Amino acid sequence: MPIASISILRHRTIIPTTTATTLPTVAKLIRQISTLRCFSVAAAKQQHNPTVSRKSQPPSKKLLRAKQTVKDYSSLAPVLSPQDKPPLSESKSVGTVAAAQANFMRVIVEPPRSFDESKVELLCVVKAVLKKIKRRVLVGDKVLVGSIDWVDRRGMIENVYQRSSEILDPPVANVDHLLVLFSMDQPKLEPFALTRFLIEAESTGIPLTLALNKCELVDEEAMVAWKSRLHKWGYKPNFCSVESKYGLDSLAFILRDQTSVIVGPSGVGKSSLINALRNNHNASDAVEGETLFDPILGSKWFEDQLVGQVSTRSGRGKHTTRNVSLLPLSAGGYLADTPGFNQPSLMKVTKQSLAQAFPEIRQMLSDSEPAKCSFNDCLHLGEPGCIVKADWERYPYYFQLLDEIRIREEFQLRTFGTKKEGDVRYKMGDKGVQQAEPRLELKKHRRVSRKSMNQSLLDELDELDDDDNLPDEENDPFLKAMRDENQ
Ligand SMILES: Nc1nc2c(ncn2[C@@H]2O[C@H](COP(=O)(O)OP(=O)(O)OP(=O)(O)O)[C@@H](O)[C@H]2O)c(=O)[nH]1
Ligand SMILES: [Zn+2]
Repeated sequence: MPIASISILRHRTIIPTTTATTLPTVAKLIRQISTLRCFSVAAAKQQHNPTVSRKSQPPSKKLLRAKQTVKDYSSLAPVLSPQDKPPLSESKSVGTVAAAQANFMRVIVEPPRSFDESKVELLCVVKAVLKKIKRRVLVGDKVLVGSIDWVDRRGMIENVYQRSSEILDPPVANVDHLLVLFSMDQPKLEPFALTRFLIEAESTGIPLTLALNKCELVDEEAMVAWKSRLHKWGYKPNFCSVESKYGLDSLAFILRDQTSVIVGPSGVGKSSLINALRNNHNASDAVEGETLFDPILGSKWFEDQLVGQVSTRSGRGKHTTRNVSLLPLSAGGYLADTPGFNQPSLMKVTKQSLAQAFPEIRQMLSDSEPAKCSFNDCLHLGEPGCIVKADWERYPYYFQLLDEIRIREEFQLRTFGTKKEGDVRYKMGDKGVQQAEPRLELKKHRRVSRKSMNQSLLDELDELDDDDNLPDEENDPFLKAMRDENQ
């Protein structure tokens, strides 16, 4: 299963893009990323929130109980395969997680057949058993919802379907497509910045579309010139203008029936485009006035995105602390905005994988006979026998990025002892669901005393122990409220 990652820095840190990238800059970058990732894990741990502590129990008993718990639970909730069609009663349905807020998930589900309605929004909690077996539910996940109260619009996520893909930042599951958006002007289209975004997007392995907004600000000649330039890079740009509505129908057509994430620098018009596509009733398949789903009264998460609110004081985009949401488009499909940022980190791109992220190099390699360089692991630096020649526009960019990645890898190797350290690792979870998790501790700090190791083990078991002794309803304020209401 392809698991991909776009690492997006939520900072406006500008890494020098010349070969003079300095080590302190790389160190700072790595520190920031580690902090961000550690922070998210800390936040996830907090959600666990056991209500009663049972520290007085002897450890051996706890260990036994915890073992049983894990064993029972993994068999209790096997991941659903895409073909699975669990029997659906009136109180069960299948849907897509569209937004996550604290412990609640907003899920858009198919209503029962007796309802003559479009899809319905439900406010859901995640069943405690899924938390226990550490199966994270992400925005974009296809989920089985049970205990549905169709009147109060509530339900409980009982299980998750296997993911086709997963990106880490923003954390979204089942992303089918990336929309890389730049503007022709304001801010001006800059080839190296565009290359960085394209490389980051290419490195996920998820198909991408390149769109160039604000095309009403430039003349025909500039568009023709960029079109032919990008064609040589291996891309077919979609010119558009939210202002004049040019090109919006074809974008709506490309985006329909898939889940896309929009990426691009601050100010290019991502939020404006999302709003336009969501309200674009001229789009081929959209019906005038059609509701996309039946929202819960007072729900605000799917409302129009804020436009153009970049703080002049801090220079930061307005999305720095916002939760990711999948916004339904009027012509079908979902689109997730990403926080305003200017500099993809390229943290997941390695020296070896960089070449594959350039369509020009992919083309040269596939044209060759046999379909590879004369050297194994060739970095295509112009050695005799290397089939990657220097006669293409972005070759200097390839060099420049390779150098940046080399410096980062060497730094990581020196500091942490391994290239991947401080990064993200993938764990094969229950029934083949791969889960990404940040490495919390760096190797050199890993030697913890036996005493503290035992303590942390006990703390973990305590967590299991605690909610093990409590029925799910007791743990969930939401379910408690549901139960109280029914009494
Ligand atoms: N001239 C022109 N301006 C546009 C167009 N589309 C968006 N804008 C303007 O560009 C500015 C930035 O738009 P946003 O939609 O906030 O850009 P963004 O990419 O979401 O920015 P961040 O959230 O910071 O990442 C706003 O003032 C928009 O009105 C367009 O097609 N033409
Ligand atoms: Zn080569």
